[in-house]
Formats: sequence, C-alpha cells, structure tokens
Amino acid sequence: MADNMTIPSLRRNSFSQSDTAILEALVPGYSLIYGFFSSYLQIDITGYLQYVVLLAVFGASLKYIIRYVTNFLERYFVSTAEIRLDDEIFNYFMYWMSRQPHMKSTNRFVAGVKTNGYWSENESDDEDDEKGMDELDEPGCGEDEPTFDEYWAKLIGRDKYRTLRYTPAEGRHFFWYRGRPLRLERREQLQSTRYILNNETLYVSCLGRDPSIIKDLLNEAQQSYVERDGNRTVIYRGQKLYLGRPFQWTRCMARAPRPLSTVVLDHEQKQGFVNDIKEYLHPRTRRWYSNRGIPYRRGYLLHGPPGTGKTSLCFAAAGLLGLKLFLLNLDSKALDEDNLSSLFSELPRRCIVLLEDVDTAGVTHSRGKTIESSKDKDKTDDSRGNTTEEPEPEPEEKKDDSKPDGDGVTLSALLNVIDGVAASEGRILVMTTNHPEKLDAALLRPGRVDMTIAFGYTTTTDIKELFTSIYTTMEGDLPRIAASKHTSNGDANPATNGSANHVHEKRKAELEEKKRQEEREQQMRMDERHAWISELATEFASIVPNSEFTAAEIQGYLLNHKNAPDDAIRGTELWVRGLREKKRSQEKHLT
Ligand SMILES: Nc1ncnc2c1ncn2[C@@H]1O[C@H](COP(=O)(O)OP(=O)(O)OP(=O)(O)O)[C@@H](O)[C@H]1O
Repeated sequence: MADNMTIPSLRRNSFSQSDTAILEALVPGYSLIYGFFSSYLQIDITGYLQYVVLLAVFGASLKYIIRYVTNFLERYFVSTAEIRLDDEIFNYFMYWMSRQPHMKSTNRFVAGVKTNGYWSENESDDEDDEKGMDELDEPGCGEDEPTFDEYWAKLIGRDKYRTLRYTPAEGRHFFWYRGRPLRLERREQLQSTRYILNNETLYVSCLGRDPSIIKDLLNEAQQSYVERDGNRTVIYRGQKLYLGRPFQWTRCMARAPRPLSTVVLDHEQKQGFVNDIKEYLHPRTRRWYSNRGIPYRRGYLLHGPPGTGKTSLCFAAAGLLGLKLFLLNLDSKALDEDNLSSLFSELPRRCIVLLEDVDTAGVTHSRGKTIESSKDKDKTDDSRGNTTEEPEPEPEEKKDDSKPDGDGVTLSALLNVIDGVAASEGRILVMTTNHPEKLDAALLRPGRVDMTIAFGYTTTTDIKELFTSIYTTMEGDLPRIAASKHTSNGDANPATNGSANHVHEKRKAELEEKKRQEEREQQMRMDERHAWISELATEFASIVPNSEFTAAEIQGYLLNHKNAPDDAIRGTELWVRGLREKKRSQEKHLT
C-alpha cells in the first residue's frame, strides 16, 4: 500500500520537477512563485498554467493587434498629409496655426517670438510688429503731436515686448477646422549627428478617405502667409544652414519693391531690360521656344564698377514683375556641382536668379588671353548706352573647365546648370560682375547671356535725376496724421438728438472742407518744391563732374543732407575735392 502510495507521488514529483525546470527556463522565478503558492496558499498553480500562458501570449500580442488595427484604420479610414521641415509649407502651416484661437487654450505648446523655423531663419514675424507702428502717432511739430523723444520712448518700449507666438508642441493635438475634427502630430526625427538640429515632420489627419478638408486648410494657410507679403519682393538666398545638410533656398526677407524710376540709368537701357523680360515671360514666347525646340531660358549680364546700380536694377525688375528673387553667391567653398544643380532644380518656374559678382567665384578663365589692358577696361566702365543683344563672342577654345584651387563651383558646373541638358527652364538668370573681361567666353555666349547691360559712372543727366529722386517729396513722405485726426475727432462724439445731429453734420462738412483746403495747400507746396528741387538739381549736376563718380557715392553724400538740399549744394565743391583726393590716394595705394 505504502509502495502504491509512493510510486504516483514520486512520479508526480519527477514530472513536476522537469516541468518546473522547463518553466523556470521560460519564466525566471517560476519555482519561487510555485513554492509560494503551494506552501502558503495550498494551490497547485500548474493546473492554471495554460490560462496564465494564454493570458501572457494575449498580453504580448495585444500590442501588435492594436498596432495592426490602428494601421488598418489609419490606412483605410483616415487621410493624412505629411509636411516636411525643409519645405516652405511648414512655415505656412505654423504661421496659420499660431494665429488660431485654439492655440490659446492648448496646454502643450512651443512658445517663441517667431513661428518660422528652418525656412525663414533670418526673418522673424517682425512684419506683424511693423504693422503696429501705424498705431503710434508720428513725431511732428504740432501741439497734439508727440516729440521725437516721446515717440521713440514709446517705440523702444514696445519693441522690448515682441509678440509671443504659440505653436503646438511635439506629440498629438486635436482641433476643429470648419466643423471637422483634425489631428496634428508633430514628430521629431531622430538624427545620428548632433549638427542636424530641429529636424521634424508634421502630420495633419482627418477622418475619412477624402483629404479635401486638409487641402483646404493648407490652401488657407498658404494664402494667409502669402497675403502677409503683399506686393513685397520676397528674397531667397542659397545657403547651407546646418553642417551635413545640402544647400537650400532659404527665405531671408520680403522687402518693399523698389520703383524702377529710382534706378538711375539710361532710359532705353532700363526699359529695354524690363521689356525684354516681359517679352520672355509672355506665354506666346514660351510656345515659340517650345515649337522650335529651343530651350526656354534667358540670361543677362550686368557689368560695371561697384555701386552703379546692377543689383538695384535687378531688384526693381523683380518688384515690378512680382517675381521672387533668388540670390546665390558662387564664391562659397562649400558649394559644389551637386549642390548647385540641386539648387537650380528647386527653382520655381518663374523667378529671377541673381548670381552676384560671378568673377569672384572659381569660374573665371585661367587660360588664354590675359586680362585686357587698362585702356579696354576704362572703355568698358565708361560705356553707357551700350545695351547689346549679344555680347562680343570670344573664341570658345579659351574655355577652361579645370577645377579651381580648393573646392567650390567650377566653370563646367556653372555652364551645366545654366544650359546643360538637365538645366531648368523658365527662370531668368542675371549675373553681375565688376570685371566682365575676366569672364570666360563660354559663359558669355548667346543662350547663356542674351543681353548685356553696361553700368558706368554717372553722367550729368544721371546726377540730376539722382538728386531729384532723393529730394522729391513722395507720397509716403507726407505726414499722414493731420487730416485723419480731425475727421476722427469729429466722429468721436456722435450726436444723440436731432439738433445735435445737425451741428455734427455741419462740423463734419467744415472739417472735410478744411481737409480739402489742406490738401490743396499741400499740393501747391509740393509743386513749388518740385520746381525748387529741379533748379537745385541742375546746379548740383553742374558742380559734380561728369562720368567720374558712381551713383552710390553721390547717393551717400546726398543722404548726409537728407533734409537740406540747399546745404548739400553748398558743400558739393568741398565734397568733390575730398572724394577725388581719396580716390587718388586709393589708386596710389593699389599701384
Ligand atoms: N544707378 C543707380 N540708381 C539709383 N541708385 C543707385 C544706382 N547705383 C547705385 N545706387 C545706390 O547705391 C547703392 C548700391 O547699389 P547696387 O548694390 O545696386 O550697386 P551694384 O552695382 O550692384 O554694386 P556691386 O557691384 O558692389 O554689387 C544702393 O543703395 C543704390 O540705391
């Protein structure tokens, strides 16, 4: 009997031991748990083992099941837009988001004085702050008007407190847009290098397979961002923001357009340049090019001494035609052929690309003819009214494709992006240089440079024009408060009964008459001033020597007498002597 009793218990024991050993290997600490339950609670947990295992398997797979179901739902029942940091739409969206009322109540947000990160590194939301300047009364001489010191104290006080902007923090956020719930996820991308900062992606999602609500939102965001620019000229610069990143077009600012009339240049040259661009942009021209299989590109070379208006003309043309301006300095050692071609491939269809001072980059020829004699150079500098449809061709064999010392852009790389097989079409390329004679003939050949404009020292006519454009009263120069103040005072006390209403109407009519009178007087003063400035301009132009100074030099002098043109005339002779002296000593220093 004892034997009968011992054998099964031994069997069970030996079974339990091997069972426990296996379970111990699978679940560390199993024997302890088993011991605890059997000794203290008299429970043999091996009977429940299958349930425990099932529960564990279910727990482990639950994560995957949830992920699978979520992925399935996201895939078939949710629409998502991905917005990457290196695209301008990132800024559109963030700008829009920061102005939404729900951003005031969110509890997880990024606070900053600007909403734009990567794309507008140099541009803050100051434009909005600038708008607020209109609310400050300008300093003036009237009794009600603040003095400059009072105005300045207010302005500086206000500038200390920049408007804080809030954008959603990393993670998920839910918000309503046009009655629909949307989800925004801001996700930071993990990077292996610490130099790549601030790399993130946004995901905007909506329920349903139709993403039109997201597209509407993004369109609205773009519209509000673009409207902020108004008619200003938006300038982008090709640069490398972080180590390890390729060159990118970075929006750096939006500036008020420069009127073409403020660029002093021979009228025909100026108009010829603008008309040529207009003709090129005409849809008929595009068709004409494509019908004949000619690559649709146009290039301009603006050359002349520093400070003669090359950049200004380009900027004015961009403003006039509402084109974006893309600036690139070829002199950067970090810029190589790949970067250059990827920059050109990212250009929008209609824009102006400005390559400034092309002669300073490694694209000048190092073989063939040496630099022309100084006689030739002088001829180039002085050649005004020398707009040509095609530059003088030089022999092609002068072309030198060799890489310059060190890194940087080679001539062949530049030629490839300008009109290689893969070169972008539709853009306007403007190159500026102080030394056209240093440029390789291959760079100047028609197709790459289709029009050349020579800028030179100011002629007597230019000097007169420059003087007039600086001192002529323009619309924005006039004090803007006088009339509006009177009107707003009149409106401030609306009448409450019939007779008071009549008095109010009478007062309003008087104020309007007064305003018209003021405007007439202002116009008369302006006409008188125009005539006076015109006389002074003739006098100034008779003192300043013809074709000796640049427009920048003359502008620099006149700006010192911004509010006193007669003072400028009195000091002109002395200034001319001083500048001549300075130039002579600089020349001596160079030789
Ligand atoms: N022809 C001009 N008409 C009006 N302003 C001019 C002219 N030339 C120069 N200026 C003034 O001089 C300054 C410099 O002009 P700008 O940058 O256009 O010269 P640039 O020829 O491009 O010089 P650089 O060769 O050094 O780049 C600007 O403030 C501009 O207003």
